[in-house]
Amino acid sequence: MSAAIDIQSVSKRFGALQALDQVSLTVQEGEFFALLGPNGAGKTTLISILAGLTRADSGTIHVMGHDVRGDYRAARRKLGIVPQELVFDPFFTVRETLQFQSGYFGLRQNEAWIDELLVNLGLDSKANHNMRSLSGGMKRRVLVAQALVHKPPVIVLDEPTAGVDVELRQSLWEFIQRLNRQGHAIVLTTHYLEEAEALCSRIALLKQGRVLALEDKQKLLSRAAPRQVLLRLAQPLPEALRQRSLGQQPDGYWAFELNDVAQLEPLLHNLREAALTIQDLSITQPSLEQVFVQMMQTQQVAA
Ligand SMILES: Nc1ncnc2c1ncn2[C@@H]1O[C@H](COP(=O)(O)OP(=O)(O)OP(=O)(O)O)[C@@H](O)[C@H]1O
Repeated sequence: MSAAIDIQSVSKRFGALQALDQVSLTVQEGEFFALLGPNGAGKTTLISILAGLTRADSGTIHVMGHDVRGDYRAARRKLGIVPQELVFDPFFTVRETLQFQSGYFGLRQNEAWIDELLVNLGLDSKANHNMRSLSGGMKRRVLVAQALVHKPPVIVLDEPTAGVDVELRQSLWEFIQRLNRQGHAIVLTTHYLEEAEALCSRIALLKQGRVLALEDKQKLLSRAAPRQVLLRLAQPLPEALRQRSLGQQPDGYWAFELNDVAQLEPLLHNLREAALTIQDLSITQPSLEQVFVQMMQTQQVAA
């Protein structure tokens, strides 16, 4: 079985700037993958090379086994890309835009799927409106529909929810998740890390054109920061337990590190021995945002 996307040792330089430096990563068929990194990390450059819009200086990219340079047309047919920038022809209606895009892929009888896209993306009432009359959020919906007209097995979304309202985000993610369940591989770049955390199963972190981490989401979350137990107590915490604590939060809760769930029982035992009453308890997971910030600061490069 060929990978959905296979990126091997891709480098790209713009003048003195090394935008991508030996980037390698593989996205499997049906996977929901996040490509994350701060501004200027190289995400859009990598997507442009994937789409055949920019040439890599070295390295190779295959989409469903097709080389994006040597076998461009076949690779492009397998790929649906939602670009970051809103580029469209202002004189076409929404439906015409989608019909035109279908024609580009040689699809003539595509009305049923176009209708389905219009309904699922909340565009049906705008089908006959000119593109120039749409709001920014509506234009972004059309970009998503445009990327999907040829039912590509691999879908790449470059910051699809930048500047769009909560309603579109939710309906967009429901639709994309449905496509993912049907077997489409999804690659998402976003600065909304909670979205990546909720949706993706594997994550690549890019910084200055290099892959800092490429890992299963859960592994990445647990590797970078341990969980914490937060306790609100009816009595003051005795000195011996204070020393084991990570400290008291502004809301009065005491925080304890929890590297392993087996550490919980001894902690509760010590609290009982000290005759302390627990008023409230919660266990916090490190968020992807905390992990992201931590990794960006430490600059580790994945092996
Ligand atoms: N055509 C170009 N000419 C010169 N420099 C470029 C060009 N395209 C991108 N760059 C530079 O390459 C680097 C990577 O840019 P890229 O847009 O790929 O980053 P990004 O990770 O997508 O950032 P963002 O999150 O801001 O979208 C940046 O420093 C950018 O200024």
